[in-house]
Amino acid sequence: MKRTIAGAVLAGGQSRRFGRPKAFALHQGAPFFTLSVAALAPIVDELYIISHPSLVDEFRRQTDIPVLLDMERYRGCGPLAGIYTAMEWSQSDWVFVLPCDMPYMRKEVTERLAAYADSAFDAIVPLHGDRTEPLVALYHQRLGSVIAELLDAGERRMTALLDRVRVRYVDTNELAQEQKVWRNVNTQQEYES
Ligand SMILES: Nc1nc2c(ncn2[C@@H]2O[C@H](COP(=O)(O)OP(=O)(O)OP(=O)(O)O)[C@@H](O)[C@H]2O)c(=O)[nH]1
Ligand SMILES: [Mg+2]
Repeated sequence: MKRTIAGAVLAGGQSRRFGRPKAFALHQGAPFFTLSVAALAPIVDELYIISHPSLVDEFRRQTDIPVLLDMERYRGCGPLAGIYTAMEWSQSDWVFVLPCDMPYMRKEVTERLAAYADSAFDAIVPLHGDRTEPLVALYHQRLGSVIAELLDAGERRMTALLDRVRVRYVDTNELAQEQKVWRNVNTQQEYES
């Protein structure tokens, strides 16, 4: 049976370092979140934006893609909370997450990563050298309960999840020629450069 994938664009952060909501910052005229959407939409079976109540009205003005809110219990708890929300909502086998602040990410890269989805693993995660990219990754639906346990214990680090589950690491050289696709924007200075 063919595996199914839910795409989840994580956009529920506070953009504290950036100073205004990153999801709506423009890159060559396109809002950041639309670039993540474009990199995921062609390769997934369903797609959601996972955000925060303060951003919902602006998303609804800018897109028809469904916007899910992190459940109150885990609101503000970071990307793990967003992944959990997508798992709660969707029936798909996998959740493929992307952050809303990687304007160079492309469909060719997500497509290659998705090809590694193998249910003998719980997570499919890019690796360059000793650095992982846990926010450009696939997580199996079965991890919902593990993530809830971590969040209930006050644990927010993606690495805490990766340490506990079976991860298939994929060398980024297998995924993209240019390292630029992994660039993410946290500050105004990074945005301007
Ligand atoms: N759904 C959801 N997404 C989140 C949450 N926290 C962060 N994210 C998203 O995860 C991605 C990476 O987070 P960061 O780069 O730290 O972004 P941020 O938290 O908005 O920015 P800072 O406030 O400067 O840390 C971004 O796409 C965020 O929107 C959360 O609690 N829920
Ligand atoms: Mg943050």
